[in-house]
Amino acid sequence: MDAPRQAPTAAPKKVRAPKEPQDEIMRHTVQAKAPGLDKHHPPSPDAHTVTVPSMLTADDMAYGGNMSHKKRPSEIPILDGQGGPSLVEGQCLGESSARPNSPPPASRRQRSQTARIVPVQAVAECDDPPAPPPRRNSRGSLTGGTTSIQARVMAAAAAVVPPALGAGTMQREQLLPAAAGQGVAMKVDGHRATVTLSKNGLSWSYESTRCCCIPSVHSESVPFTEMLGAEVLPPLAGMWRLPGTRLHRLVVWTFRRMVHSPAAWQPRQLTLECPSEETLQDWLQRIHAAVAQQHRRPRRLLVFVNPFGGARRGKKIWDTVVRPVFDKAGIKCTAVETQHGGHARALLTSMPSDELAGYDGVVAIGGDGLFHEIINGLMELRSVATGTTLDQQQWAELQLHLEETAAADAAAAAIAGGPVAQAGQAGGAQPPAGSQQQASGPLVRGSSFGLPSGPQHQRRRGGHQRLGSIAASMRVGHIPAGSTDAVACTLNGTRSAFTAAMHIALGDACPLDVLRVDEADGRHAFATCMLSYGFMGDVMVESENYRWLGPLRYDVIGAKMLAANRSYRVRVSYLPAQAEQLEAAGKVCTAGCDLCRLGQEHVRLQSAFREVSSRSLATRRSEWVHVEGDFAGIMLVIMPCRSEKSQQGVARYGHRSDGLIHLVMVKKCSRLQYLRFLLTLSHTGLAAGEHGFFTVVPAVAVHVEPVGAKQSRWNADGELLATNHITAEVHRGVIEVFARGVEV
Ligand SMILES: Nc1ncnc2c1ncn2[C@@H]1O[C@H](COP(=O)(O)OP(=O)(O)OP(=O)(O)O)[C@@H](O)[C@H]1O
Repeated sequence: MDAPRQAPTAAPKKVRAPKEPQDEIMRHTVQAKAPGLDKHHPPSPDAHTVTVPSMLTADDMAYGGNMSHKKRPSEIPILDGQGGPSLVEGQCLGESSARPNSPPPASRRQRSQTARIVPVQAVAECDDPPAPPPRRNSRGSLTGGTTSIQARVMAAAAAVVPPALGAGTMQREQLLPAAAGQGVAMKVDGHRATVTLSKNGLSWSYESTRCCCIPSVHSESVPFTEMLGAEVLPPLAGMWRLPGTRLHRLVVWTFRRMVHSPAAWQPRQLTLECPSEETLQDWLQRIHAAVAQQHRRPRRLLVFVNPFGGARRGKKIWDTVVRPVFDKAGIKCTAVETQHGGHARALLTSMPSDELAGYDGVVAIGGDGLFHEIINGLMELRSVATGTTLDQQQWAELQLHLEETAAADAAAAAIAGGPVAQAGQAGGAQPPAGSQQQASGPLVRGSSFGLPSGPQHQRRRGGHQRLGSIAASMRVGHIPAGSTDAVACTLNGTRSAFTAAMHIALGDACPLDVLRVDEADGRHAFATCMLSYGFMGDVMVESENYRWLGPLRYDVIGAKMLAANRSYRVRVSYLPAQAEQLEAAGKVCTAGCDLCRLGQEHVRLQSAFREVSSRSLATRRSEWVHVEGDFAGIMLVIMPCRSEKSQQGVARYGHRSDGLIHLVMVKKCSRLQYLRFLLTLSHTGLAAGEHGFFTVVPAVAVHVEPVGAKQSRWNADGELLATNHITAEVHRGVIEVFARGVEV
């Protein structure tokens, strides 16, 4: 088959420099001189400072905000006007009207982290053979057009020293043209380049010249794992493009990492231009096939949108950011606009098992409250099936046991002449003398608390087994559209809705710890961020009356509560973490965190949810530590809880899945001391240990009983609990979320 007459770009003799801002080239050249010294890839995770950029900007408008969906409000899969909880099928990929827009102009700051520069010296030494004419392979693709730039690239690629990028490094390495073989001359985002489609993805190299004298070769790559999808577009028409000289276009939907905040991704519409439509169609098929092989990507999602969360941008974020991303990834969605608090939870728990089984995951577009609702709905289904909550009898036994051991501890301390564990000795991670003896008391020996074997649970279990295991296999995603968005900040390191949507569409998965809270009145709740009593509870109670202030309400009411300087008398009992659980103490949780990967073992195992309980409450009943006193605040922190207000996290060394509760006890103190505590929490985060008037203890279970008439309220992930007398126990990695941790 003859090569088409118009294929002049296949073997350019002279490569024109891409039009880039000069300072951009300078920056990258400097970067190339010191490979591995990129400050965004520090060698040790201990040195990491995880910051949460405030990002909910125009960049969040995925792939251009003027998507055609905006013009079709009738298709937005939101509730019907009747107010009933109808589920409406979302319109998804394949809609003929979903045409891509022209690529947004790359801003000066937007550079992919995969871009590499090879100093000119490495390039200049290679031989530059005369370029043979391009020819076609059996599939009709243009090949063999070894250009001068390609020869340079081949030699130069070997000289590239890759930075330590973690798990993705090898994959990107294999994408370099030198490793992948022959490339095809194309235009990539308007730059002439040699492009290769290897088994791992796309890679390309192009030459640029700075000030007419310092040429350098750039290499970039996009692995299939980072592609949403692709589409071939007809050539751009126009009187300056004569028929036959027009270039066909292949658009690849992906993202780029920002150099200064790699966790916050930006939409990227990669455009490859080439005169041969066959080549592009062939590549399109190969990209589709490779993307389809990513088996962890979701195919159907149930999406809840809270229209009143945060600045009331939930619906807009769904329309302009999330839906375009899901469309490009070919994900079918059922979107529900919540009508009232508790709506999402009620829908989940009342859904027939066959319907729930049709989804690969549930997504919350809202604040932490909506995410909390979804977790509670799923965990309720699981706990009913397994009976992993304390029933009334078990609660009574635990209560009796704790009262007896606390009294014995106090008596033993009095005999030994030591101080009784009161507020002020709150930090002792070691059980006080005497607690071991109490372990063998007859009442304790017969106790069954923590063992989910009650007849009530047995009865319930039969009918709910299937629902429980479906709920256990459900992944949960959070698209930030609330006031605090600590979940998204902790999981993704950013409040960018686009980034969160990409993590979901790419099928990222990591385990998350869940705190099970049993209340004295027989209710149960689940939390993933933080449970707080005292100051934070009071702020929550008050700020609900000031919702009209938006996110500002927390600051205003926080100042009011600081001035009030309240304290509450409580009895805290806790099971301290065991030595082997503290191995990773002092390590910041980031993407690829080893400790959290261990938590992965528990994910999807419905039995894991049950086992944890019996392991800690029932088998370690001799190890409870008791503290009683006046406290300004008690906090049970489960994950790092990063947010714009606490960029290092409330628990600096907390993890997504370490199986620990970071129990924070702040004694009654002066306003100034409490302000100091809040500043520590906000600036550096809290670390385990005694800190004068406050203590942080790693624990696995905590029991708190208010003593006295004056009481605060428990705030569980921003929602108020009905009762103040609680037992909380952490379940390691029992929920899987659409995330990979904070990329640094
Ligand atoms: N349509 C609705 N009307 C009123 N309340 C709702 C509605 N949908 C959900 N809710 C409830 O609103 C509460 C707060 O929602 P959400 O957490 O999404 O926003 P936020 O409180 O502003 O953000 P954050 O929790 O991050 O501070 C949740 O308890 C949720 O159950």
